[in-house]
Amino acid sequence: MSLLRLDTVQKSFGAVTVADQLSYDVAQGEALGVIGPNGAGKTSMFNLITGTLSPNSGQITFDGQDITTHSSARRCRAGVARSFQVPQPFSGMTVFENAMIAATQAAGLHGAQAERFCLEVLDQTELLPKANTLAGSLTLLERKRLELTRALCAKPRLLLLDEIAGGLTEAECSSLVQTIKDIHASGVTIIWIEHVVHALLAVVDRLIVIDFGKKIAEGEPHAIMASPQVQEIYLGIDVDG
Ligand SMILES: Nc1ncnc2c1ncn2[C@@H]1O[C@H](COP(=O)(O)OP(=O)(O)OP(=O)(O)O)[C@@H](O)[C@H]1O
Repeated sequence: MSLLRLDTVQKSFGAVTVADQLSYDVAQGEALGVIGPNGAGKTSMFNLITGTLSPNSGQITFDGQDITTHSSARRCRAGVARSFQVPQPFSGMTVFENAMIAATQAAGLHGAQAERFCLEVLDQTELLPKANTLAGSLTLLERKRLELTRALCAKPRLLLLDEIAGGLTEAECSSLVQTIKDIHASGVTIIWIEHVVHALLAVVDRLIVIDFGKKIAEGEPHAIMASPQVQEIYLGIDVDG
């Protein structure tokens, strides 16, 4: 069953088209990877799904409901959560306080129930030992883990990850990939935009490629990466050269 459907979604900023008749489905429980060159419109696609951007035309359906005109808050309450490419924690608050804001404001939990839930999520994201640390003093990996924590504290059914593996060492990247695999195994549907392709391929079931807002390829991840079209457009390799 399809959890999310984009149907001929179109969005332009003046002459720049960030979504060009974009259509695809994400099945319940699937992990979908998204790749494409810088500026292809990948983050804009997340903004369209979360509702911080409105499409010029087309339709977005979540769990069978047309959410195209729903507010971001309403989509969040329905179960759509995201991490940001540049982590955006409340730096002057602790890790636990950051988690509590998501659990209370996005998931609608209160008091002891919210606290218990945050501790469970922090355990899952391996940030429990840092619960009382100020978010502003975390390492890059910990800040990425806090992005995951805040998104998970919203109790998402659909988790959107925006380049969460960028800038990490190999060892850090592997440990984050394991956490994302565990989140996926717990039943959360994932769409993951990522330039660190080997991290992506360790998790996703299917890959789509976006260029100039258009879906140019879709399918089994290794087959997509090996296709001449993707090598040429995404990796800049001249297949005739
Ligand atoms: N609010 C906006 N107003 C005008 N132009 C915008 C706006 N948001 C994005 N753009 C432009 O749309 C294009 C696509 O941007 P977007 O961030 O979606 O790409 P991306 O594929 O996520 O890129 P990257 O891989 O570098 O993160 C870029 O040229 C960007 O400058």
